[in-house]
Amino acid sequence: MPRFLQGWLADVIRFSQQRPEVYKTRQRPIYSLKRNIMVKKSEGKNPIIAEFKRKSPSGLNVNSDIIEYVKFMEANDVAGISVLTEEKFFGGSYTDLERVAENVSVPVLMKDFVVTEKQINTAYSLGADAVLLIVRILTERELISLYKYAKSYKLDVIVEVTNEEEVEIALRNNFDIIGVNSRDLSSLDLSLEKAERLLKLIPSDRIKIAESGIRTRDDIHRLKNAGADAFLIGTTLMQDPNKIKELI
Ligand SMILES: O=C(O)c1ccccc1NCC(=O)[C@H](O)[C@H](O)COP(=O)(O)O
Repeated sequence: MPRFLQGWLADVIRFSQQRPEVYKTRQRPIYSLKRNIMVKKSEGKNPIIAEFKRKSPSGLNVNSDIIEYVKFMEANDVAGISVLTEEKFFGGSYTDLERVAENVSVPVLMKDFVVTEKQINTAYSLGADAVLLIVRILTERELISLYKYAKSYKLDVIVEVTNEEEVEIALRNNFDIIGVNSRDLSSLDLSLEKAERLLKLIPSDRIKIAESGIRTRDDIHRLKNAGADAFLIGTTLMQDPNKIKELI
């Protein structure tokens, strides 16, 4: 873990490091998120990854039925489903991941603060098709090692960046899927302008996913013009699932 992390981020990493591994025999084929994004794009749709999260440090607090939500999103042709499995700050669980993977046939992202191989073992065995690695919370050596580890399971890996320096790390390591987060993980400030700036730095041979703060078709349009291939949307869809129909 990088030494400069403080406050809630340091706490979330400590909890993540201590998380027990869950092992089960995987019951599901691997669905490629990367391929599905390209398919939806070629069909002229906005490739959306719909996220299920009950609560968040930025103030979300909703109580929806997880299976109803993910089945509704699948029926509305999303490119994938993201399940927030972090417990303390987001109210998620590995059980949520397992239940979602059992109930949909689209790619499923385990969205968490992944800092150990045990978390990747759990993601794979419970049926996730992709994991997220956050550059901000890992040293470069840890990032490369966890990336290779996840790839050894044939999982897709979204490498998340929030500033220019992190984009540089993602590019020099040739990571193929890069998530650009509009939210600053410490201050929680959202800036689509920053996301547009960072997206433009990433060559078009990478899959670029715009994450956080997306509310309208105009937001998608802006981010798409800056080079985004796909859009990860949580809060807006949790507050009003029907919005998927106008965003897709
Ligand atoms: O959601 C938060 O408040 C949050 C705060 C700090 C670090 C991460 C956070 N969320 C994780 C995510 O990356 C988002 O859940 C995801 O991009 C969707 O964002 P949104 O559509 O804004 O809910």
